[in-house]
Amino acid sequence: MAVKMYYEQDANLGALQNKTIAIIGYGSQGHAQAQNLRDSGLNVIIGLRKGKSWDAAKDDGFEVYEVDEAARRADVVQLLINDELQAKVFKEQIQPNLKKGAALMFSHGFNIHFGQIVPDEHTDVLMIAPKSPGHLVRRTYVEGFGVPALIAVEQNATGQAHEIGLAYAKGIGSTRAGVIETTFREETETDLFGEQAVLCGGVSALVKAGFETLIEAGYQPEIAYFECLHELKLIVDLMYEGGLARMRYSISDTAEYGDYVTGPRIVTEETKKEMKKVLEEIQTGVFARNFIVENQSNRAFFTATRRRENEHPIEKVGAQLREMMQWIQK
Ligand SMILES: NC(=O)C1=CN([C@@H]2O[C@H](COP(=O)(O)OP(=O)(O)OC[C@H]3O[C@@H](n4cnc5c(N)ncnc54)[C@H](OP(=O)(O)O)[C@@H]3O)[C@@H](O)[C@H]2O)C=CC1
Ligand SMILES: CC[C@](O)(C(C)=O)C(=O)O
Ligand SMILES: [Mg+2]
Ligand SMILES: [Mg+2]
Repeated sequence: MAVKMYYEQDANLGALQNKTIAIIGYGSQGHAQAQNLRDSGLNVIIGLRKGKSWDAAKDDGFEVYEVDEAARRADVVQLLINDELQAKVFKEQIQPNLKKGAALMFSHGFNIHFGQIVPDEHTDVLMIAPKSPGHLVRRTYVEGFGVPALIAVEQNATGQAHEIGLAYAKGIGSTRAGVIETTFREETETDLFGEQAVLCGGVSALVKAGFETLIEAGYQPEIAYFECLHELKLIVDLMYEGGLARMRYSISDTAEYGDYVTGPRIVTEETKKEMKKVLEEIQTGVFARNFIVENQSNRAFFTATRRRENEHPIEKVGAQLREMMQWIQK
């Protein structure tokens, strides 16, 4: 099936022009989407609890309300709080206050796909999922571009859900880059797989294993940091600009030969077999169940692992080296 893509000319901001959009949460995605929508001329309010994000949203000039009040005032509610907190906040503060025919939006399908949130029949349920960390959603918009996004409609109660989604995507800058049609299921399963197996879990494990191999062999940690972590960005930038071929064109023939002979010895058939298991655990809901239970039991594993990972020698040497890299935005 051919992929369905949408660009600037396919989206009409008018679908949101006389509506109030409540962004719930003002973290990585929340601050970026809210500021982009406002700069696109739309009417945005923020729903939060009192605290760090509340103060930040106020400082940025937004009207900020408790979540229930924001939901009451809104025609469109975009839920951008942590996935593991969304179901409780939705049930207690949003669902009882949502207008009939309002649109409930997400940037990740976890809670709808795994049945943690079940909206009323008269609510539009849709997703605009930027394929980028929040801070780049904002930075690229300000630079006059945008990041690609996915659109999915789970429930089209008003008949307007798709139009609202495209207008929202235009408001955050994503129709400048392209918006791909998908489903909640496809976005949820591929997003979880990508971040676990490749982008976050896979890359972190690869970087650490390379770093540890070099320092255990007696090389200086500073050199190991540059070779296994720092240069990764430079290599990934080339892949981003022109795929694997552009990266291989730019590196030396020595590196390219090493890539071909050594890469498959590191990521082996065994690794791919494990990737398939990881995907199956995502598809069957095993990962989702474990994550939900972990959160219900106060995150013992999560907290201990985060602390241990932060103490890894690569983080210590990296912090010292980055102090000298004035070009890195803090
Ligand atoms: N991070 C990213 O770049 C991406 C995230 N997504 C999705 O976007 C959504 C948001 O993730 P992300 O931006 O990372 O979230 P963050 O962790 O960066 O921010 C969460 C925000 O929610 C607020 N919050 C938490 N609990 C409550 C509550 N009970 N009531 C009101 N506000 C609350 C926090 O405020 P406080 O300061 O008070 O804690 C904070 O502003 C998730 O669905 C995620 O999967 C999708 C694509 C990429
Ligand atoms: C890659 C991690 C991500 O899926 C993202 C930035 O897209 C996330 O959940 O933060
Ligand atoms: Mg993602
Ligand atoms: Mg994700």
